[in-house]
Amino acid sequence: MASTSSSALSIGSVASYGSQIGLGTKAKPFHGSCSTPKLFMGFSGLKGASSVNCERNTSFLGNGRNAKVWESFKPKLGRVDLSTKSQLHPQACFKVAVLGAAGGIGQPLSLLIKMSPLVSALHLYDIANVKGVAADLSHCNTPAQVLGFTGESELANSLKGVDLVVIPAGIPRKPGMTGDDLFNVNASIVKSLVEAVADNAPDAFIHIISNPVNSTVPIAAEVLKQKGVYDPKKLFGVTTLDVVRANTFVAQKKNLRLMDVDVPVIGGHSGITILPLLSRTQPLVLINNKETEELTARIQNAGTEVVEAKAGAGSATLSMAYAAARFVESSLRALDGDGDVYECAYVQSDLTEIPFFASRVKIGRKGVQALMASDVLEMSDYESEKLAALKPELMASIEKGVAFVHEQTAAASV
Ligand SMILES: NC(=O)C1=CN([C@@H]2O[C@H](COP(=O)(O)OP(=O)(O)OC[C@H]3O[C@@H](n4cnc5c(N)ncnc54)[C@H](O)[C@@H]3O)[C@@H](O)[C@H]2O)C=CC1
Ligand SMILES: O=C([O-])CC(=O)C(=O)O
Repeated sequence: MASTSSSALSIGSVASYGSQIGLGTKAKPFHGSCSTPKLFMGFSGLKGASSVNCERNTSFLGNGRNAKVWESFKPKLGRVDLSTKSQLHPQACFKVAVLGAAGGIGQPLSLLIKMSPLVSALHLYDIANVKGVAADLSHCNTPAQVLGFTGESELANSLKGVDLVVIPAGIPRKPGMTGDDLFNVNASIVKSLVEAVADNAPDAFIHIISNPVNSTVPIAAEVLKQKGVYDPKKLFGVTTLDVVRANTFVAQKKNLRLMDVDVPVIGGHSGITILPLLSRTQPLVLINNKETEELTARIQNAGTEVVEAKAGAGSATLSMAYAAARFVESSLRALDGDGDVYECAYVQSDLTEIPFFASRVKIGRKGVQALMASDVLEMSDYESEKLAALKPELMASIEKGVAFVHEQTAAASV
């Protein structure tokens, strides 16, 4: 889905984020706005070093986004001239850390974040090979100052003062593996990295990319709870790639302009837990039953499509970096005070009985502001059936993640 203005989406009912929000939160006073103009959306970092030309083609969403979305910004713009050379000067002021920055996702993701005019400092952490990546990236003439941190002894420093932490650390799939096959290795990696985030950047937004996301996000939540700093509003499983894929595949199938298409994707991030809400595609388009089944299957298997095409060389990295960078940019805009930021993400949720669930969320300065209840209330019969079918698997993945942390804690105390 588009990270976009509420006025341009038929969001439907918006659930408030539930009474559990804020437990244990150490509120950090917001340090002021980057003065980013509200219309400034996303990926214009190439222009960021000097000035940002407020053209339509500056977004992650492509050349211009939905015309209706763009129109919806106009009232906010006042006298700003959209059509010509409005030179705006967003001031880079956010610090971002990427943990696993030397990897297949980490490197292109770091490049895309380096291109953001909202980022003043980019901290790259990995257990190996990161100094070269940092040296290389640091030569790009965009505002973010790049620093590399290698190995556990430098992890704490990589996290000091950061506003947002992205975690793509961990092993990827090879053909024949399921996401769950990654659990044994990646669960420990995510646990140890989130412990460090809890100790050194307890107020930061945390974006978890490492698979299996359905389990690694609950693992992160348990770790943060144990550390007494869990704020469910600030912990996100990154499911943006499912939305990016759904938008691409639907646009191709229905011969629509890519920039116009917006498909919410809910549930979780693996196999049948990925549920694209094709009936809620924007713009309104008739997708028949056969097309719905084919598109749903392709979106659910898209990760495997890439794993098989790469034939042992890993899983999606470039599209993932693109998707994660979009989610980072949306989050930074929200941190900067943009009141119209919506993305799909896998978060603590009360929309269903499943405690972690991906849906559209409104993101604000303090994290998740609201969950889009319409995503589970206004579904087609096909989608309702698929939702019922995914719940047991998603619940089992969550319970596995929670149990892992508890077992580790018990083992450590023996
Ligand atoms: N959420 C999503 O939509 C997607 C998630 N993924 C997942 O992202 C993860 C990373 O994938 P790739 O970048 O392709 O793998 P990769 O193997 O290319 O890179 C992983 C990086 O993590 C680093 N690393 C390992 N342990 C670490 C630790 N303890 N601390 C810091 N860094 C550590 C490695 O040194 C390596 O540089 C995988 O788990 C993969 O399944 C992949 C695609 C989509
Ligand atoms: O499927 C995988 O292993 C990687 C992934 O999460 C994706 O591509 O969506």
